[in-house]
Amino acid sequence: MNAVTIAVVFHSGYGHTARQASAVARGAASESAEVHQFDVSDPPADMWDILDSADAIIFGSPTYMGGASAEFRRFAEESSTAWSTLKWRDKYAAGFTNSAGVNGDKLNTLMSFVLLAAQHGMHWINLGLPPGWLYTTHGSAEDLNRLGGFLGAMAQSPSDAGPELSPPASDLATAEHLGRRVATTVAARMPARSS
Ligand SMILES: Cc1cc2nc3c(=O)[nH]c(=O)nc-3n(C[C@H](O)[C@H](O)[C@H](O)COP(=O)(O)O)c2cc1C
Repeated sequence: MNAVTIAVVFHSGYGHTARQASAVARGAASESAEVHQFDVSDPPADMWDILDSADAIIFGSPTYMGGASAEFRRFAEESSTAWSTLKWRDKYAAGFTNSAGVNGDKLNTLMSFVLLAAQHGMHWINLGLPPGWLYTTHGSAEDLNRLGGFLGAMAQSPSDAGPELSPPASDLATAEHLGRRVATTVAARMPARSS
C-alpha cells in the first residue's frame, strides 16, 4: 500500500513556529505518512507539484498582528493558481499557529486557514482534543492542548525565549498529536491502494 502523503507548509520568522512544524511532521511520520515540510520563505522548485499531489496539506504560521504572517499570506495568494483549476479540492487540511501571547489572537490565524481550505474545497481536520486544564484547578502547563484550541494546534513562545527554549514540550506534543490525527484520519478515508 502507498503511504498517505502529507505536506506541512509553514512560515517562521524566528524559528519558533518551525519547531512546531517539525513536531507536526514528526507526528504524521510516526503514523507512516510520507511527509514533506516546506518553509514558504524558501520553497523548493517542486513545492507546488508536491502540494498538488498531496493527500493533505497542513498550514502553519506565527500569529503576527492578529493574523497569519505576510509571508504566509503571500503563499496563500499564490495558491490561487491551484485554486483556479480546483487542484486541491477534496484534499484534507489542518493548521497550527504559535505566538508570544497566551491568547495573542491565535484563533484568528487558525480561522484564516479554515477559510483558505474552504476556498480550495478542502476538508478541515480539527485538533480533536479536549482543552488542557479541563476547566478545573487540577490542570497544569504540562497538559496536552494546554491552550485549549479546537480548530488546530496552538503554541506559545515568550518573546524573550529563543526557539531552543520554546514552544514548551506540551505545545510540541500537541502539535505532534495534530500530525498523527491528520495521518490517521486521512488513511482511514483513503480507498485501498495497491502498490
Ligand atoms: C510583526 C510581529 C507581530 C506579532 N504579533 C503578535 C500577535 O498578534 N500576537 C502575539 O501573541 N504575538 C505576536 N508576535 C509575537 C510572535 O508571534 C512570536 O514571537 C512568535 O514566537 C514568533 O514565531 P516565529 O519565531 O516562528 O516567527 C508578533 C511578532 C512580530 C515580529
